[in-house]
Amino acid sequence: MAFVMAGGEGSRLRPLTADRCKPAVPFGSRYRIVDFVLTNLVNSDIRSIYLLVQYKPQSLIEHIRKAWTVSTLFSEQFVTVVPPQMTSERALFGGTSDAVYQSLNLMDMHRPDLVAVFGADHIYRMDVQQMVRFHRENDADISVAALPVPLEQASNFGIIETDTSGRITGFQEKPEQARPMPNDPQRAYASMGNYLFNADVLRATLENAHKDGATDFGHHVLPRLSQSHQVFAYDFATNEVPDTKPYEEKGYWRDVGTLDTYFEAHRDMLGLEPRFDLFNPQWPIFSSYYQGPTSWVTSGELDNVLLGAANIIRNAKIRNSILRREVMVEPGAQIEDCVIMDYVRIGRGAKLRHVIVDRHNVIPAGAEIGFDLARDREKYHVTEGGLVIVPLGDVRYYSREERRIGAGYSD
Ligand SMILES: Nc1ncnc2c1ncn2[C@@H]1O[C@H](COP(=O)(O)OP(=O)(O)O[C@H]2O[C@H](CO)[C@@H](O)[C@H](O)[C@H]2O)[C@@H](O)[C@H]1O
Repeated sequence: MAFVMAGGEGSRLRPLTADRCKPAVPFGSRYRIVDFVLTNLVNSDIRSIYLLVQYKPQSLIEHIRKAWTVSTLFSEQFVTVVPPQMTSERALFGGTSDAVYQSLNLMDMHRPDLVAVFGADHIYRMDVQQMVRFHRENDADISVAALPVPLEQASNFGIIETDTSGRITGFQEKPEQARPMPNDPQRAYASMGNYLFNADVLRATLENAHKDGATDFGHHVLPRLSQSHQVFAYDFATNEVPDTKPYEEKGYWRDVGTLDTYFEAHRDMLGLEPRFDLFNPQWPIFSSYYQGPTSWVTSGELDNVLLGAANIIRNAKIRNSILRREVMVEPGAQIEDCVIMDYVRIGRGAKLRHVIVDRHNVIPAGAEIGFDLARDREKYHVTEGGLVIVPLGDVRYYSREERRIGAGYSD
């Protein structure tokens, strides 16, 4: 069974996380960030999944209901959202290990020998059974999935030191000065925030942690465990997902922690030979079952564009961009290097460059966004990298009827 920790606030993704938690943030042409970890678990035959939520969970709950409701025929196959149980005297989850502590009773029903405790914030493919095999072969108590990261980014991660057998001898959460890997002075070995625990070790560890007031895996639990238990680093670079293309980045994994890295990860899906190719029938990425029609392009120029469903594009120019579903682009609009989320209408002649438009927005005719950042800053959020974010709009601005009327193609 698995606990997926999906309560993250994702404060550096604001305003995309102003109304939803990070795992619920839309990603790519039809996914939410959480779909990647859930897909990895389900494709790896780990299908009893509890999703632990905390910060602004409603959008995530709706998504799980629509996308991850599994047939009642298979009672051991489920994705269930678990709110804080308030079994401890703390009102809500204090941190990641406290979140799992509060749900330990769920293990009693399943009696697993091994429990996956995974984060929900990352874009990647992973065959978790290969990590399970590694864990068993090493007779580990705990395994931590790990990969090298550039030294200058190491302060964002839990940094691992191992001996030659892969056993973790030191763990420091987000150190200011991380030690590089012994054979690579430019990189440090980072935890991916995905753990396998022997069930009895997980229970005893979290009960002890709770007594001591420890609430977080990275800050409190793992540094101690690496001194007292057999904790192994599972090298993610060895993980093989079937049908990965030769042009894809080997071991692709992104912590889409900031708006700029989130946007970069979208670029990784574009092009003829994308770094991360979403088309892999051997490892389908699951998301909501949307029953609308396919997209409709009346005319215009499209170059390197990923289109979700039910978009209507009328005589517009779109380059290097991703449009999710039910987007309407009116004549004369120009869109370059953008992510346009669901239920957005781009008015006549509007020009957008290097912009993320969150759901339910109407961009007025003739608007220009992404060309004069000083002016954009007055209305929108602009990142250090010059990316403009148009925050979540109001669903009432743009009703279903209006969308249909706007679809008339007389012009
Ligand atoms: N109270 C709560 N209840 C439920 N879920 C919660 C939660 N608080 C956070 N989460 C979720 O837990 C996961 C870990 O999030 P954190 O913010 O605790 O750690 P961070 O991602 O910074 O580092 C972690 O992940 C990086 C890899 O990105 C590792 O290097 C590092 O050691 C590790 O601590 C995320 O999926 C998040 O959504």
